[in-house]
Amino acid sequence: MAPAVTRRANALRVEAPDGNAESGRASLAADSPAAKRAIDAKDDVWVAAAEGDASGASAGNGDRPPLFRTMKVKGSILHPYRFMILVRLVAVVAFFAWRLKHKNHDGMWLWATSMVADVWFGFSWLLNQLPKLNPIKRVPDLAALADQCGSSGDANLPGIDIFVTTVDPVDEPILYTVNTILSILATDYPVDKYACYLSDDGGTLVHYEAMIEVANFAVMWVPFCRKHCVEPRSPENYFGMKTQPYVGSMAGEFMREHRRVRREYDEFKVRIDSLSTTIRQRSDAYNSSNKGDGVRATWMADGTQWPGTWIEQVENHRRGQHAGIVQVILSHPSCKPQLGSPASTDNPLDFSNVDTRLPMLVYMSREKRPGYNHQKKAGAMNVMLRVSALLSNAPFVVNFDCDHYINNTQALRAPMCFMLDPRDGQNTAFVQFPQRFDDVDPTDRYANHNRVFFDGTMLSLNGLQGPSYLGTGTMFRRVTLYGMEPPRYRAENIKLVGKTYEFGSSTSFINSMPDGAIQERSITPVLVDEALSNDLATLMTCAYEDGTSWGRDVGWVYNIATEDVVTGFRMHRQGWRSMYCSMEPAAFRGTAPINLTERLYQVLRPPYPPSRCSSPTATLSWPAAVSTLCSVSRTSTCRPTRSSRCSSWPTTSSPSCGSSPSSSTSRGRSARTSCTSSAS
Ligand SMILES: O=c1ccn([C@@H]2O[C@H](COP(=O)(O)OP(=O)(O)O[C@H]3O[C@H](CO)[C@@H](O)[C@H](O)[C@H]3O)[C@@H](O)[C@H]2O)c(=O)[nH]1
Ligand SMILES: [Mn+2]
Repeated sequence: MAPAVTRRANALRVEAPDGNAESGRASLAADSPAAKRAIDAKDDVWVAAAEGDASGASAGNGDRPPLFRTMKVKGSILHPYRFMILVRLVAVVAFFAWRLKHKNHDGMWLWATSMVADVWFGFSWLLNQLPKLNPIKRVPDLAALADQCGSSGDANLPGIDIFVTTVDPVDEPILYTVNTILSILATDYPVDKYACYLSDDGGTLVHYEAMIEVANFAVMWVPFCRKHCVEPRSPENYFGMKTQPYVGSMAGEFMREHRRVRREYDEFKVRIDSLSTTIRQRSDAYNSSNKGDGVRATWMADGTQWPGTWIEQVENHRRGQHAGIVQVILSHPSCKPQLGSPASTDNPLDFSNVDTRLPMLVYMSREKRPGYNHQKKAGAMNVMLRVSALLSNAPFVVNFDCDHYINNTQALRAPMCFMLDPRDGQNTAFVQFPQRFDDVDPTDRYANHNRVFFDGTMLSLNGLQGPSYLGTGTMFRRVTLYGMEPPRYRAENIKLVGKTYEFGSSTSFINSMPDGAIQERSITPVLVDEALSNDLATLMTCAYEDGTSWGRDVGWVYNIATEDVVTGFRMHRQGWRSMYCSMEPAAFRGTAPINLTERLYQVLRPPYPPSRCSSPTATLSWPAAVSTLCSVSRTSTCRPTRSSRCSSWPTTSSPSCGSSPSSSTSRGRSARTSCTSSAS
């Protein structure tokens, strides 16, 4: 696996975003007049819309300033476009009239069939045009958000739970996942105001031990990023940039510290690369010393058997059949800054003026049992929603896939401009970012950039009720995921009595719901004792959702290939609105499929991976399918496959990470709770 990981690491390197990282970085501040001018000059399409454009300005909040600016397309561009729509509409209607007048009496059934097809195309064309009559762009005002937080600085920002999903350390290379997590741990948001959860649907020890390595490396990486304003904070992408312009204020120390951190990162990568070998060797040693009573178990560094999937899979320890696991790898930090230590002879890094606290980090893997439909990502997200409710219960939830990382450190602040806006904030269910990708070939032959969709259709929908939920790079208001409707989302209005049939039998979870609705509430640390471990175990069982509304009216929607779009539709149907948030540099970036097989696999979505399904019945995922199919028809060559979906289960072996991250951080204890849940 090691060479494979290194190969993928090379694929992960990117150039500085948009060629000019420095100007991008300047615009990042978004509050500097120069940055605004730069954006406006580039944007000769958009002009400021009249104030009060966002409907629903609520009385009583009028004294708070708006937190975003609304832009509309310049009249000189929009009016001719609207006129063109009208001309086409007239042409379409005239065409139908002509068709009706000129029936083909020799082949009526043919005529009728083609008529039905034409009507359908005409109707879908019309549906597509209507939102385009008034595209709207909303620009978050980070300076206004900072002002609103007042003298207390960031203290008034609400809590966020960040959910990352992964399944397989080979199909979804573990190096992407660790970089994603590092970019989250180092992002610019108050460290005691957010928590990061990794859901591992494979239940592998490699992922868990990789998270321990991440926590260890973050002790150096996070303060380094904070001190030198490093951007982006995914180390692979940062060190992979051709130029790394310095924007911090300590250029003198930077070169020395940069060299050291880079060396540590290279060593970190080697450890990640060799995790599977290390785990295998350790397990072989334990097994041959007969510690496992003849069972060929997979062993953790502390000499206990891993409750998840084993290298040599056996009953109760195989993919699709194992206990639920929750491990709090970094516990919630204190609310006071903790400065690091000054440079010394063995430590050239001077963190004496830098806050070294790290946010909460949780590894989890839900219970899997044969006979249950685990509902892929949607199922994993719903379990994370419940587990996080007992551990941090932040009023906002951010979701992205393990191959997307935070590219702009303001990415968590920007959606708050929409969520906390005095005009329509309280009715906003989610804020969607466009998906941007690294590694796309210059001709974009597989339509990965999907510009028409991300920079056209979504901005058009933004002028109506809001964009669709696109599965990654999204911030939610937690209560909307509980199926609450906008008028009664306030804590005091949530009626919980007799809700067991909707939310399941856990009273701890149901009792957590009113708190999860209070956006002023910050995260409070919890003690993971036996009672809490039992509660968590219950929430992760396969049987928990039986007979409840999960997957239908509560949480992510089940039994559909594009659970994301449908979950967003459900919220819109309830009356919530959504907002589209596009920023420069891109808030999140992901890794795009770079060959035809992977791209088709993504957009056609067979219900089973190709390795397990000989004749997949494809389910079309809109809208990428159409643009890809148009685009791939121009394709003649493919680059080599980056990830093999047909690869066998990774051979795991043993890690050298005996030391818990807490031993190297000053802030203490790593609470480790293994919740071994029983089968239904
Ligand atoms: O059993 C599963 C299967 C998938 N995933 C995770 O779900 C995410 C998306 O799955 P993937 O197979 O990579 O789908 P993509 O086509 O790459 O994802 C796009 O399309 C999905 C469905 O529309 C959305 O959910 C995603 O967010 C969006 O990026 C990944 O992080 C996976 O690790 C799980 O957690 N458990
Ligand atoms: Mn993916």
